[in-house]
Amino acid sequence: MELLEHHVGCLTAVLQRELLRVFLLIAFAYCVMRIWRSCINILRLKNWGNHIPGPKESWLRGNAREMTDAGGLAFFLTYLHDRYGPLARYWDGVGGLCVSMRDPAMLQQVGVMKLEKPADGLVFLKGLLGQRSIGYKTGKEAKARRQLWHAVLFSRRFQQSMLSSITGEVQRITATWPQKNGGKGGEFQLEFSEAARRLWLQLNQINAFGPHCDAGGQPLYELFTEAVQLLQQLQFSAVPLVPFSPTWIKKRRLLGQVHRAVTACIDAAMKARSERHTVQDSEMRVGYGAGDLLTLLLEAKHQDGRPAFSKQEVHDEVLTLLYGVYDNSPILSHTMHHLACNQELQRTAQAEVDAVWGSSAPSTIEHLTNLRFIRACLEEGLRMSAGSGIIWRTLEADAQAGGYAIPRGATVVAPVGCIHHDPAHWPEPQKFSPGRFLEGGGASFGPEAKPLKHPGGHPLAFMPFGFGTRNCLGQSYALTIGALVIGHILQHCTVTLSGGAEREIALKCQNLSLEARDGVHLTFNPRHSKK
Ligand code: HEM
Repeated sequence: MELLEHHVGCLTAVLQRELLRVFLLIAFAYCVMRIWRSCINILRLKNWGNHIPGPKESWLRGNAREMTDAGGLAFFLTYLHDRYGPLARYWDGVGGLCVSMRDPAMLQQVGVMKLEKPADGLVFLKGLLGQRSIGYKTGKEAKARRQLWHAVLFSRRFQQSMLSSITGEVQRITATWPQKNGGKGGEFQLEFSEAARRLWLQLNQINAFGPHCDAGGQPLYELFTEAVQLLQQLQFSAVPLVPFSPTWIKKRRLLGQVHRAVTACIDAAMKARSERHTVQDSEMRVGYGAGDLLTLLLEAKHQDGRPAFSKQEVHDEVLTLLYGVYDNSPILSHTMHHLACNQELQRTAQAEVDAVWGSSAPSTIEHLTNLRFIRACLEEGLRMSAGSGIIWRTLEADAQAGGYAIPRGATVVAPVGCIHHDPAHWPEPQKFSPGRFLEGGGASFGPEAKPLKHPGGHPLAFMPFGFGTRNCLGQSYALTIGALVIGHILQHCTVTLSGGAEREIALKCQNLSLEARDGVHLTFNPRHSKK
């Protein structure tokens, strides 16, 4: 018996050793195969990419130095196209072939409208944005998720709740501007880009969570902004992040705080939902239990009645939403700047608000959608300077564009700023002209004005919100909030450039979007001729 046990013991030990050996061998072979495939892929991209016009690159860092010298990716793309024509390539690190196309027709040739896979642009947000969010999903799953999002964002309940909760908030916040800036009921001056950023983030946080969300006394959007900024710094830092270093600890602490705060908001919303019927109707108009996005996501259902999102998915979606609105407040500040420079256009916008709202605050969603001239001003502001600087897609099959072969796996880049300033689509591109977005060149305003289907004469000539299957889910919502804020300001004030402020906004690249380098300095005069 003992002998048998001894033999079984030996056999087991031998088996374990052999199994471990086989396992290690397979793991080793897998790693070698992965490295081999990556090398082959890099060589293939290098081989194809070198036929496309573009600057010389360094083997390890690609064209990173040129990007830094240009002041950021958006500016680098302008240089690239000025120098190498409408189709040009650059390298993002080792073998990261990026092919930028300034001509919308070329983007169509490679079928960008159907390309779904975003490039790795959001990798630096790993740990902050949840892996289950819409931003990372593709295929059927992404389609179903987008439909749910649309149902939530376009629901009457969300729109009505948004209108009632944020109209009051816009009134409250804008009423504090004169006191903070030396004007007591009269004229006052304001650096508007920072004021607009705070207002935009506050309003979007209310729409996302209702009014009661904070992270231990600090508004969640501030904490989130701090976390994104740290991750950005780390992304461009030359020194790798050392585990347990002070920055590493700071990163962990910040990300932990954000996740805990979001979880706390979700828990509070879930608790409020379960107590819903005990809450008075008047208390439900704003906040949890009303139509904020968080509540609607928690309540969303599949057709068969199953909850559409798990708690973790709601968590991830809410973070994507916070990122979606994080750095696009220039839609407000740049549009206001252009209206301050163009008094005649501002008078048309004021006439529109007076006609659509009269002297009261907007009370129906049509009061916002009917501000067609102001919406055209917001779109023109996005075209000129406030839009995202760049959009990427990964090419899933070999393709041809502009006479060049582009290999599968390459990143197709849409240089949004360059396309928005191409005189072939936008005559006098430096001129602020909202009429470009309306039939008849903007001769009418209000409900009579008709938006053009393809401003710039091509479906891809205007793309501040991206394109195709992955375009921005919040575009209509962003324009609605933009119209509410600009409408409210113009209903009460006439805005001019502050003395000494430049007519041209000097831009700087901030993350993927463009911001005013020296701020937007405006003077606000109360309107006495209001109806
Ligand atoms: C002026 C305001 C905004 C601008 C300029 C903007 C711009 C963009 C752009 C350029 C993209 C990438 C599209 C693409 O790759 O084709 C995007 C995606 C997205 N945006 Fe916005 N956005 C704005 C406001 C918002 C708002 C208010 C929300 C929230 C409701 C939002 C939610 C999203 C989401 C969820 C995505 C990811 C969609 C996906 O990957 O399928 N955005 N946005």
